Parts: sequence; structure tokens; C-alpha cells
Amino acid sequence: MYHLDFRSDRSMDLVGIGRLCIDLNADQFNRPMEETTSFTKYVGGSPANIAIGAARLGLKSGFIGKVSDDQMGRFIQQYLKENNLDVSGLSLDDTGAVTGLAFTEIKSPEECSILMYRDNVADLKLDTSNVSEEYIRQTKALLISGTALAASPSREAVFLALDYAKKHGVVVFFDLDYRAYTWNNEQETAIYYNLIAEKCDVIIGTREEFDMMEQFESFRQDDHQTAQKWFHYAAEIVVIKHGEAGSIAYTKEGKSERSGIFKTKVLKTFGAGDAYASSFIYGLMNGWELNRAMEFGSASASIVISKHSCSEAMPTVEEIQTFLKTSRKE
Ligand SMILES: Nc1ncnc2c1ncn2[C@@H]1O[C@H](COP(=O)(O)OP(=O)(O)O)[C@@H](O)[C@H]1O
Ligand SMILES: O=C(O)C[C@@H](O)[C@H](O)C(=O)COP(=O)(O)O
Repeated sequence: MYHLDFRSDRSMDLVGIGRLCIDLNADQFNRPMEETTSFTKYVGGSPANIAIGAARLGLKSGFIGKVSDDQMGRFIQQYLKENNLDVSGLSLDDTGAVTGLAFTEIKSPEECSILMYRDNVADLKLDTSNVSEEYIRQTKALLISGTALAASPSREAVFLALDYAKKHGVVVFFDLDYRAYTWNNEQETAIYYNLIAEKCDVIIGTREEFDMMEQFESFRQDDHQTAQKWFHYAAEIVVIKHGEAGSIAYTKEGKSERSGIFKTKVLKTFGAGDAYASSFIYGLMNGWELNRAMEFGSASASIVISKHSCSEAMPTVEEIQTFLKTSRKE
């Protein structure tokens, strides 16, 4: 099957590190944002969505991140507390930085985009002094999200968190989460992504994100070649997501599983990956077979893309189980 050693003597299950932002999702959808007159505010940020999803599933979830010293930063902290996440790993920015805003445009269920306002954001001011070895030592798993590598000092904070995780036998998940607007260029992104991926136990990304990472290879790799590449390093599991075409996962032990999707009435497509990741991680942490964890992730993704938000829409175990009873995978 696969070998992931989630240590039972840890007080936390999953700690995320990286972006905490605000999603402002258009209230008037199926039209361009130019015609939108109001938005609904949710906590966002891919790693935050995944950590919230994990907490919604009952995992003891925490977060290492920096929030702005204003109403938005306090909204984020309050929401995480209300959703049973441990917030002792959060730090408050004192430089006047702001909270990143993700305006979402829902032109149609298939045509969604995100307009990011991320100048001088607090999340990228996370620094090594905000990363506690003791905090990381107490978790079973660490979730790294690629965008946290986009700028210093956040970049160095993530590398330090990864070193602490490896030192203390913490299983490391790397969700690639590539957002081009946050980076100077793809070459720089690939350099830092590769340095992190080489030490991670589970790597989750879309085909396009792996292509970006593997751009220095002499040829474009297929899914199997991608997985084999990372098995030469620390990876035990590599998951390649293919949107409506589902996902495929490979294990270092030579197993591979494909998962289809659950057709649903799609309101917006973003949030799929975060929902998939949180529920897939939940399955692995419960020792499930790969295909069962992937199915759980796919079901969670379908639930979230049928709703207006990402974080707020993250389902409970019961909601996913009910969904699975009434749905058929395609
Ligand atoms: N239109 C859809 N209908 C149902 N499930 C979907 C749809 N799009 C994505 N998913 C599910 O969500 C997973 C992640 O979506 P994907 O778009 O590949 O990643 P990301 O959201 O990170 O870009 C897919 O592997 C699939 O299981
Ligand atoms: O990650 C962000 O900064 C924006 C997210 O908060 C937003 O909900 C989103 O884009 C999630 O989509 P996904 O990462 O593709 O699942």
C-alpha cells in the first residue's frame, strides 16, 4: 500500500504553514466581475482552506502563519478559533502589512478566475522567528503550500519548518498550489519547489503544476515518470490531479490508483483542490487504502465546488458519507 509513519505520540494531527487570506466571492455570478456589485467574505488561502477542511473532518488542525494587525487579521484568527483550529502558531504582523484578497469571478461554472490583491501581504512576512520547533515537533503531519515560497522571509520560514519536520519524524505533505501572479518567473518557482519537493513524503499537484516544476527536465514527463522522479527522493505518494478527468496517485511501492469524479451542479470550480487535499489527507491519516482516500477527496471536491465558498463549504465526515451514498463516480 504505502508507508507513512504518523506518530501516535503527537498532540496535533495536521499543521499547515503559509497563506491566510480573505476570499471575496462574487454574489452575482454567471457574469464578469465588472458587473459584480457585492461580494461575500470568507477566510481563504489554499493552505488555510485545507487546514480548515481537516478540522471540519475532526482532525486536530493547527496553522503557522502571519496575519495583519487589523480587522481582517482578527476575522481570520476568530474564524480559525471558531472552527477548532489551534491558533497558537499564528503571529501578528507589526510592519503595517495587509491581508491578501482573492476576488473571485464566476463567469460560468466552467469559467472562474481569481483576481488577487497581494501587495505587501502579511502572510509572506512570516519569518524564521515565527516557526517554533516545539510546535512542529508535536504534530503528526505538516502541510506546505507552494505559494509560501514566493518571497522571503516566508520562504526561509518554510524551509526551516521543513527541516524541523524531518528532524522530528513529521510526515510532510506538499500541496503545489502554484499561483503565477505571486512569482517573478517560473524558473525561480521551479527552483524552490524542487528543493522542497525533494524532502516531502506526499506531493499533490495538478499536471500543469508538475510540468512547471519539471521544466528543467530534458523532456515533458507523463504522470508515471513524474511519480518515479519524486520516488528517487523522499516521496512515498505522488498525486496528480486532472480536474474533471479525476486524479491518479502512485506509491513508491509500485501501486497506482485512478479516481474518477462525482458529477455535481458546479457553481464554481475553485476550491476543488483544497477540498480534495483535506479529505485525502484525512483518509491517509486514518490508514485507508489509497483508492478510498482518493474517493473521499473527490467527493469533498464535488461538494465544495457546488457551493459558494471554499473554507465555509468544507464538509464534515457525515456530509461526505451521505454524499457518497447518493452519488455515483464517473
Ligand atoms: N468539474 C468537476 N466536477 C467534479 N469534480 C471535480 C471537478 N473539477 C475538479 N474535480 C475534483 O477535484 C479534484 C481537484 O481538482 P483540480 O482542478 O484538478 O485541482 P485544483 O483545484 O487544485 O486546480 C479533481 O481531481 C477532481 O477529483
Ligand atoms: O488560495 C488562495 O489565495 C485563494 C483561495 O482562497 C481560493 O479559495 C481558491 O482559489 C481555492 O481554489 P483551489 O486552491 O484551486 O482549490
